[in-house]
Amino acid sequence: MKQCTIAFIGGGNMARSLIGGLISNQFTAENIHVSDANTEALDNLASRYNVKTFTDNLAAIADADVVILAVKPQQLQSVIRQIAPAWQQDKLLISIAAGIRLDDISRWLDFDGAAIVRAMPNTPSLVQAGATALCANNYVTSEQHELAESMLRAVGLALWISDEKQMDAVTALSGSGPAYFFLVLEALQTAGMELGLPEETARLLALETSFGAAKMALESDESACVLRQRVTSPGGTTERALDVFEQGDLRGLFKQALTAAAQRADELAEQLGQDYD
Ligand SMILES: NC(=O)C1=CN([C@@H]2O[C@H](COP(=O)(O)OP(=O)(O)OC[C@H]3O[C@@H](n4cnc5c(N)ncnc54)[C@H](O)[C@@H]3O)[C@@H](O)[C@H]2O)C=CC1
Ligand SMILES: O=C(O)[C@@H]1CCC=N1
Repeated sequence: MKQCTIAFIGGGNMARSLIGGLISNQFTAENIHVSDANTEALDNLASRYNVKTFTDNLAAIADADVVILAVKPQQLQSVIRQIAPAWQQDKLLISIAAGIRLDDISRWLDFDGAAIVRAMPNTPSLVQAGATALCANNYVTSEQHELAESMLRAVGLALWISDEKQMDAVTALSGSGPAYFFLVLEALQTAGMELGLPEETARLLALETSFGAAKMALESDESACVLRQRVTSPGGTTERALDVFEQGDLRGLFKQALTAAAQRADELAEQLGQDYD
Protein backbone atom coordinates (compact mmCIF):
# COMPACT_ATOMS: atom_id res chain seq x y z
CA MET A 1 0.00 0.00 0.00
CA LYS A 2 1.32 3.48 -0.83
CA GLN A 3 2.01 5.67 2.19
CA CYS A 4 -0.99 7.99 2.35
CA THR A 5 -1.28 11.24 4.26
CA ILE A 6 -3.68 11.06 7.19
CA ALA A 7 -5.00 14.22 8.88
CA PHE A 8 -6.57 14.02 12.33
CA ILE A 9 -8.84 16.87 13.32
CA GLY A 10 -8.80 16.72 17.11
CA GLY A 11 -5.70 15.49 18.91
CA GLY A 12 -7.29 14.16 22.14
CA ASN A 13 -7.50 10.72 23.75
CA MET A 14 -8.71 8.69 20.80
CA ALA A 15 -6.50 10.41 18.21
CA ARG A 16 -3.49 9.76 20.48
CA SER A 17 -4.39 6.06 20.74
CA LEU A 18 -4.75 5.70 16.97
CA ILE A 19 -1.61 7.71 16.19
CA GLY A 20 0.49 5.72 18.69
CA GLY A 21 -0.73 2.45 17.20
CA LEU A 22 -0.24 3.58 13.58
CA ILE A 23 3.30 4.76 14.22
CA SER A 24 4.23 1.52 15.97
CA ASN A 25 2.96 -0.24 12.89
CA GLN A 26 5.00 1.31 10.13
CA PHE A 27 2.92 4.37 9.37
CA THR A 28 5.31 7.29 8.90
CA ALA A 29 5.01 10.18 11.33
CA GLU A 30 5.68 12.78 8.65
CA ASN A 31 2.57 11.57 6.80
CA ILE A 32 0.40 12.10 9.87
CA HIS A 33 -1.05 15.58 10.43
CA VAL A 34 -2.88 16.58 13.58
CA SER A 35 -4.89 19.71 14.07
CA ASP A 36 -6.24 20.94 17.40
CA ALA A 37 -7.13 24.20 19.07
CA ASN A 38 -5.23 23.06 22.17
CA THR A 39 -1.54 23.74 21.54
CA GLU A 40 -0.44 21.83 24.62
CA ALA A 41 -2.07 18.66 23.25
CA LEU A 42 -0.32 19.30 19.91
CA ASP A 43 3.08 19.84 21.54
CA ASN A 44 2.71 16.56 23.43
CA LEU A 45 1.86 14.67 20.25
CA ALA A 46 4.70 16.31 18.30
CA SER A 47 7.31 15.56 20.95
CA ARG A 48 6.12 12.00 21.52
CA TYR A 49 5.39 10.92 17.95
CA ASN A 50 7.01 13.54 15.74
CA VAL A 51 3.78 14.10 13.78
CA LYS A 52 3.13 17.39 11.94
CA THR A 53 0.86 19.64 13.97
CA PHE A 54 -1.49 22.45 12.93
CA THR A 55 -3.81 24.88 14.65
CA ASP A 56 -5.61 25.46 11.34
CA ASN A 57 -7.88 22.54 10.35
CA LEU A 58 -7.89 23.57 6.68
CA ALA A 59 -4.09 23.61 6.51
CA ALA A 60 -3.98 20.16 8.15
CA ILE A 61 -6.26 18.56 5.56
CA ALA A 62 -4.94 20.38 2.45
CA ASP A 63 -2.91 17.48 1.04
CA ALA A 64 -4.46 14.65 3.08
CA ASP A 65 -5.85 11.50 1.44
CA VAL A 66 -7.75 10.60 4.60
CA VAL A 67 -9.25 13.00 7.14
CA ILE A 68 -10.15 11.50 10.52
CA LEU A 69 -12.61 13.52 12.57
CA ALA A 70 -11.62 12.90 16.20
CA VAL A 71 -13.49 15.73 17.91
CA LYS A 72 -16.37 15.28 20.34
CA PRO A 73 -19.79 14.67 18.72
CA GLN A 74 -20.80 18.17 19.90
CA GLN A 75 -18.04 19.73 17.75
CA LEU A 76 -18.56 17.58 14.69
CA GLN A 77 -21.05 19.71 12.75
CA SER A 78 -19.04 22.93 13.04
CA VAL A 79 -15.79 21.19 12.06
CA ILE A 80 -17.39 19.55 9.02
CA ARG A 81 -18.96 22.83 7.89
CA GLN A 82 -15.58 24.52 8.32
CA ILE A 83 -13.71 22.02 6.11
CA ALA A 84 -16.54 21.58 3.58
CA PRO A 85 -15.47 24.39 1.19
CA ALA A 86 -12.02 22.78 0.86
CA TRP A 87 -13.33 19.23 0.27
CA GLN A 88 -12.06 17.30 -2.77
CA GLN A 89 -13.47 14.23 -4.49
CA ASP A 90 -10.46 12.00 -3.90
CA LYS A 91 -10.38 12.45 -0.11
CA LEU A 92 -11.84 9.93 2.33
CA LEU A 93 -13.59 11.28 5.43
CA ILE A 94 -13.63 9.03 8.51
CA SER A 95 -15.68 10.03 11.53
CA ILE A 96 -15.10 8.27 14.84
CA ALA A 97 -17.71 10.33 16.70
CA ALA A 98 -20.17 8.34 18.80
CA GLY A 99 -23.71 8.38 17.49
CA ILE A 100 -23.47 10.79 14.57
CA ARG A 101 -24.88 9.23 11.41
CA LEU A 102 -23.49 9.03 7.89
CA ASP A 103 -26.46 10.98 6.47
CA ASP A 104 -25.88 13.90 8.84
CA ILE A 105 -22.15 13.96 8.11
CA SER A 106 -22.85 13.88 4.40
CA ARG A 107 -25.44 16.67 4.61
CA TRP A 108 -23.08 18.92 6.58
CA LEU A 109 -20.22 18.26 4.16
CA ASP A 110 -22.59 19.09 1.28
CA PHE A 111 -20.30 17.62 -1.39
CA ASP A 112 -21.78 15.40 -4.10
CA GLY A 113 -20.34 11.90 -4.00
CA ALA A 114 -18.17 12.43 -0.90
CA ALA A 115 -16.69 9.16 0.39
CA ILE A 116 -17.46 8.79 4.09
CA VAL A 117 -16.72 6.03 6.61
CA ARG A 118 -18.04 5.84 10.16
CA ALA A 119 -15.66 4.00 12.45
CA MET A 120 -15.90 3.10 16.12
CA PRO A 121 -12.42 2.26 17.45
CA ASN A 122 -11.35 1.97 21.07
CA THR A 123 -8.41 3.17 23.13
CA PRO A 124 -6.43 -0.13 23.22
CA SER A 125 -5.56 0.82 19.62
CA LEU A 126 -2.62 2.54 21.32
CA VAL A 127 -1.08 -0.88 22.00
CA GLN A 128 -2.34 -2.42 18.74
CA ALA A 129 -5.05 -4.33 20.58
CA GLY A 130 -7.92 -2.16 19.40
CA ALA A 131 -11.28 -3.36 18.11
CA THR A 132 -12.95 -1.25 15.43
CA ALA A 133 -16.16 -1.61 13.47
CA LEU A 134 -16.57 0.37 10.26
CA CYS A 135 -19.39 1.18 7.90
CA ALA A 136 -19.20 3.09 4.65
CA ASN A 137 -21.48 5.12 2.41
CA ASN A 138 -21.98 4.18 -1.23
CA TYR A 139 -19.28 6.51 -2.54
CA VAL A 140 -16.37 4.80 -0.80
CA THR A 141 -14.27 3.11 -3.52
CA SER A 142 -12.79 -0.35 -3.06
CA GLU A 143 -9.36 1.27 -2.75
CA GLN A 144 -10.65 3.54 0.03
CA HIS A 145 -12.31 0.55 1.74
CA GLU A 146 -8.94 -1.16 1.73
CA LEU A 147 -7.18 1.97 2.96
CA ALA A 148 -9.58 2.53 5.88
CA GLU A 149 -9.41 -1.14 6.82
CA SER A 150 -5.61 -1.29 6.61
CA MET A 151 -5.29 1.76 8.87
CA LEU A 152 -7.60 0.35 11.53
CA ARG A 153 -6.18 -3.16 11.13
CA ALA A 154 -2.77 -1.69 11.90
CA VAL A 155 -4.05 -0.96 15.40
CA GLY A 156 -6.05 -4.13 16.05
CA LEU A 157 -9.15 -5.94 14.83
CA ALA A 158 -11.13 -4.13 12.11
CA LEU A 159 -14.42 -5.42 10.80
CA TRP A 160 -17.12 -4.00 8.54
CA ILE A 161 -20.78 -3.87 9.38
CA SER A 162 -23.30 -3.40 6.61
CA ASP A 163 -26.15 -2.01 8.72
CA GLU A 164 -25.26 1.37 10.18
CA LYS A 165 -27.95 0.92 12.85
CA GLN A 166 -25.65 -1.62 14.54
CA MET A 167 -23.09 1.12 15.19
CA ASP A 168 -24.78 2.14 18.46
CA ALA A 169 -24.48 -1.43 19.76
CA VAL A 170 -20.83 -1.49 18.67
CA THR A 171 -20.25 1.78 20.53
CA ALA A 172 -21.85 0.31 23.65
CA LEU A 173 -19.87 -2.93 23.45
CA SER A 174 -16.37 -2.23 22.16
CA GLY A 175 -16.17 1.59 21.94
CA SER A 176 -16.98 2.07 25.61
CA GLY A 177 -15.98 -1.50 26.55
CA PRO A 178 -12.40 -0.85 27.71
CA ALA A 179 -13.85 1.29 30.52
CA TYR A 180 -15.92 -1.67 31.77
CA PHE A 181 -12.81 -3.84 31.98
CA PHE A 182 -10.86 -1.08 33.72
CA LEU A 183 -13.71 -0.87 36.24
CA VAL A 184 -13.52 -4.63 36.81
CA LEU A 185 -9.75 -4.32 37.26
CA GLU A 186 -10.21 -1.57 39.84
CA ALA A 187 -12.84 -3.63 41.65
CA LEU A 188 -10.72 -6.81 41.66
CA GLN A 189 -7.71 -4.92 42.97
CA THR A 190 -9.69 -3.19 45.72
CA ALA A 191 -11.41 -6.40 46.80
CA GLY A 192 -8.04 -8.21 46.90
CA MET A 193 -6.62 -5.47 49.09
CA GLU A 194 -9.64 -5.63 51.37
CA LEU A 195 -8.92 -9.34 51.78
CA GLY A 196 -5.43 -8.45 52.98
CA LEU A 197 -3.18 -8.41 49.88
CA PRO A 198 -0.57 -5.67 49.47
CA GLU A 199 -1.61 -3.09 46.82
CA GLU A 200 1.06 -4.06 44.26
CA THR A 201 0.36 -7.77 44.67
CA ALA A 202 -3.37 -7.21 44.17
CA ARG A 203 -2.71 -4.97 41.14
CA LEU A 204 -0.39 -7.45 39.42
CA LEU A 205 -2.60 -10.47 40.11
CA ALA A 206 -5.70 -8.66 38.87
CA LEU A 207 -3.90 -7.46 35.72
CA GLU A 208 -2.33 -10.79 34.76
CA THR A 209 -5.55 -12.65 35.46
CA SER A 210 -7.50 -10.31 33.16
CA PHE A 211 -4.83 -10.55 30.48
CA GLY A 212 -4.56 -14.33 30.84
CA ALA A 213 -8.31 -14.87 30.61
CA ALA A 214 -8.58 -12.68 27.47
CA LYS A 215 -5.55 -14.32 25.83
CA MET A 216 -6.83 -17.80 26.64
CA ALA A 217 -10.30 -17.02 25.27
CA LEU A 218 -8.78 -15.51 22.11
CA GLU A 219 -6.53 -18.51 21.49
CA SER A 220 -9.05 -21.21 22.41
CA ASP A 221 -11.66 -22.86 20.21
CA GLU A 222 -13.90 -23.20 23.26
CA SER A 223 -16.59 -20.69 24.20
CA ALA A 224 -16.22 -18.38 27.19
CA CYS A 225 -18.90 -20.47 28.88
CA VAL A 226 -16.84 -23.70 28.61
CA LEU A 227 -13.68 -21.93 29.77
CA ARG A 228 -15.59 -20.56 32.77
CA GLN A 229 -16.90 -24.03 33.63
CA ARG A 230 -13.33 -25.42 33.58
CA VAL A 231 -12.35 -23.01 36.36
CA THR A 232 -15.43 -23.85 38.37
CA SER A 233 -14.94 -27.01 40.43
CA PRO A 234 -18.22 -28.38 41.81
CA GLY A 235 -18.47 -27.33 45.45
CA GLY A 236 -15.32 -25.22 45.11
CA THR A 237 -14.35 -21.57 45.52
CA THR A 238 -15.24 -20.22 42.07
CA GLU A 239 -18.75 -21.61 42.31
CA ARG A 240 -19.28 -19.63 45.52
CA ALA A 241 -18.06 -16.42 43.87
CA LEU A 242 -20.09 -16.94 40.69
CA ASP A 243 -23.23 -17.56 42.76
CA VAL A 244 -22.78 -14.08 44.22
CA PHE A 245 -22.51 -12.56 40.70
CA GLU A 246 -25.61 -14.44 39.51
CA GLN A 247 -27.61 -13.43 42.60
CA GLY A 248 -26.61 -9.81 41.95
CA ASP A 249 -27.76 -10.27 38.33
CA LEU A 250 -24.44 -9.28 36.79
CA ARG A 251 -25.67 -10.37 33.33
CA GLY A 252 -28.76 -8.20 33.70
CA LEU A 253 -26.58 -5.29 34.79
CA PHE A 254 -24.41 -5.64 31.67
CA LYS A 255 -27.52 -5.69 29.52
CA GLN A 256 -28.81 -2.53 31.21
CA ALA A 257 -25.42 -0.82 30.92
CA LEU A 258 -25.00 -1.57 27.21
CA THR A 259 -28.59 -0.57 26.52
CA ALA A 260 -27.98 2.75 28.30
CA ALA A 261 -24.81 3.38 26.28
CA ALA A 262 -26.51 2.54 22.97
CA GLN A 263 -29.44 4.79 23.88
CA ARG A 264 -27.04 7.63 24.63
CA ALA A 265 -25.46 7.18 21.17
CA ASP A 266 -28.91 7.38 19.59
CA GLU A 267 -29.74 10.43 21.73
CA LEU A 268 -26.53 12.17 20.57
CA ALA A 269 -27.51 11.48 16.96
CA GLU A 270 -31.02 12.88 17.52
CA GLN A 271 -29.83 15.98 19.39
CA LEU A 272 -26.74 16.81 17.35
CA GLY A 273 -27.98 15.59 13.97
CA GLN A 274 -30.10 18.75 13.61
CA ASP A 275 -28.78 21.46 11.32
CA TYR A 276 -27.98 24.61 13.22
CA ASP A 277 -27.69 27.10 10.36
N1 LIG B 1 -12.22 8.09 24.03
C1 LIG B 1 -12.65 6.96 23.52
O1 LIG B 1 -12.47 5.87 24.10
C2 LIG B 1 -13.38 6.94 22.21
C3 LIG B 1 -13.83 8.10 21.63
N2 LIG B 1 -14.49 8.05 20.43
C4 LIG B 1 -14.95 9.29 19.80
O2 LIG B 1 -13.78 10.01 19.46
C5 LIG B 1 -14.06 11.40 19.49
C6 LIG B 1 -12.99 12.10 20.31
O3 LIG B 1 -13.05 11.61 21.64
P1 LIG B 1 -11.83 11.82 22.65
O4 LIG B 1 -10.56 11.68 21.91
O5 LIG B 1 -12.10 10.96 23.80
O6 LIG B 1 -12.08 13.37 23.02
P2 LIG B 1 -11.01 14.43 23.52
O7 LIG B 1 -11.77 15.53 24.18
O8 LIG B 1 -9.91 13.76 24.27
O9 LIG B 1 -10.40 15.00 22.15
C7 LIG B 1 -11.07 15.90 21.30
C8 LIG B 1 -10.06 16.94 20.84
O10 LIG B 1 -10.69 17.76 19.87
C9 LIG B 1 -10.15 19.07 20.03
N3 LIG B 1 -11.04 20.02 19.37
C10 LIG B 1 -12.22 20.54 19.82
N4 LIG B 1 -12.75 21.38 18.90
C11 LIG B 1 -11.91 21.38 17.84
C12 LIG B 1 -11.91 22.03 16.59
N5 LIG B 1 -12.90 22.86 16.22
N6 LIG B 1 -10.88 21.81 15.73
C13 LIG B 1 -9.85 20.96 16.08
N7 LIG B 1 -9.81 20.31 17.27
C14 LIG B 1 -10.81 20.52 18.13
C15 LIG B 1 -10.07 19.25 21.54
O11 LIG B 1 -9.17 20.32 21.88
C16 LIG B 1 -9.57 17.88 21.97
O12 LIG B 1 -8.16 17.83 22.06
C17 LIG B 1 -15.45 11.57 20.08
O13 LIG B 1 -16.33 11.92 19.05
C18 LIG B 1 -15.77 10.21 20.66
O14 LIG B 1 -17.14 9.92 20.54
C19 LIG B 1 -14.68 6.88 19.74
C20 LIG B 1 -14.25 5.71 20.27
C21 LIG B 1 -13.61 5.62 21.57
O1 LIG C 1 -17.81 7.79 26.03
C1 LIG C 1 -17.91 8.15 24.86
O2 LIG C 1 -18.89 8.85 24.49
C2 LIG C 1 -16.87 7.72 23.85
C3 LIG C 1 -17.47 6.91 22.73
C4 LIG C 1 -17.02 5.51 22.95
C5 LIG C 1 -16.02 5.62 24.00
N1 LIG C 1 -15.91 6.82 24.46
